[in-house]
Amino acid sequence: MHAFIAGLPKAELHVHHVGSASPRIVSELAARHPDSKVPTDPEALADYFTFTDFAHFIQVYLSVVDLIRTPEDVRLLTFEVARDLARQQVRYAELTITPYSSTRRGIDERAFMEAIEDARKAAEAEFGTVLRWCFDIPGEAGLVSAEETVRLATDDRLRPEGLVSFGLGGPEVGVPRPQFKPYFDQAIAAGLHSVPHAGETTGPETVWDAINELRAERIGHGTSSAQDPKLLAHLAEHRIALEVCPTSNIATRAVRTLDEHPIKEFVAAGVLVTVNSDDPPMFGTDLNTEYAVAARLLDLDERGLAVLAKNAVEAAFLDEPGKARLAAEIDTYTSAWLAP
Ligand SMILES: O=C(O)c1cccc(C(=O)CC[C@H]2O[C@@H](n3cnc4c(=O)[nH]cnc43)[C@H](O)[C@@H]2O)c1
Ligand SMILES: [Zn+2]
Repeated sequence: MHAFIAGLPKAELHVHHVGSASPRIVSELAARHPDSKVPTDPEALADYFTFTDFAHFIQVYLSVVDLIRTPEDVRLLTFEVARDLARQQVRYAELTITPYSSTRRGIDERAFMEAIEDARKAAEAEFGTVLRWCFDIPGEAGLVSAEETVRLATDDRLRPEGLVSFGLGGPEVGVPRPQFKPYFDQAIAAGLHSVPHAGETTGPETVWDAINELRAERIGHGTSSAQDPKLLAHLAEHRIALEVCPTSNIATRAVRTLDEHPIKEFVAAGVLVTVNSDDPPMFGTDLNTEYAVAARLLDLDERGLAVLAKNAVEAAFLDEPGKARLAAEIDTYTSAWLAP
């Protein structure tokens, strides 16, 4: 099963830019900025990436954000993340980027956009992996961060070609979703898809807010949706996909154990479930591992895993010919694997 997953062509829809910095990338960035408190030795880093709760996770996350100080750091991170995705046969990835965190730390906004775009094009040429961006508001940083994020996402002189969606991340407790409605309205009017995190660390009412106020087309996590049968039915009926990240939910203590993860309930309710890695090195995982976890929790064989991979293609903000090509590649791979 592991070998099947390793070779399976995949799409990753919920993975954070900075949260994808592997020990290899962290070491390279830390060597450039030796005053950083982020450890570079992989064992110490694994310890550093052990979280007591969600707030602790965000604190550590921001210390890694502090390692990215120049456009060249941004380019290196983006290109190397693409390399790590390509090694897992990820053909298409929507990377969640928080431009506000970088521009407020002094990186020039135009140089930031050029760095991610340059890395995107180079990665597609070298690895064949197609990258697209989701710009997210770090909600806890307040409405100023929302204002700035939507400006960076919609100003024609800045907006990068690879940008497809608009998100909302960070802690949910004390950060009500409805206050971000005007910014999502503006992003949607500019042609971006709405993909807020919701129901990761708060209840199903946050997911309803994401749908009703922010017009979410997919939900980041949505874990607590399982507590509300009407919500599950709504998600299923409207094909609003959940971006499920099982290991992340354990690492941030949003869910107690993998066996208690509600992914099975989502599938039983007919919700379009996609499996994703969120902040893979920080959670000691990668997309292949998340597929293996899902296979165990959902009791999937190879055909079931191929369906999961095709769910991500269906939910992706990729054009129809691109979707058809990737879905066909998944089918061809699976048939060849199962052929006698
Ligand atoms: O950049 C700042 O200065 C800043 C100030 C206050 C608050 C924040 C944040 O809350 C940043 C949060 C950061 O976390 C990212 N992220 C990564 N994984 C997850 C997740 O599973 N759930 C929610 N957020 C996540 C998110 O993209 C933000 O960039 C920043
Ligand atoms: Zn996330």
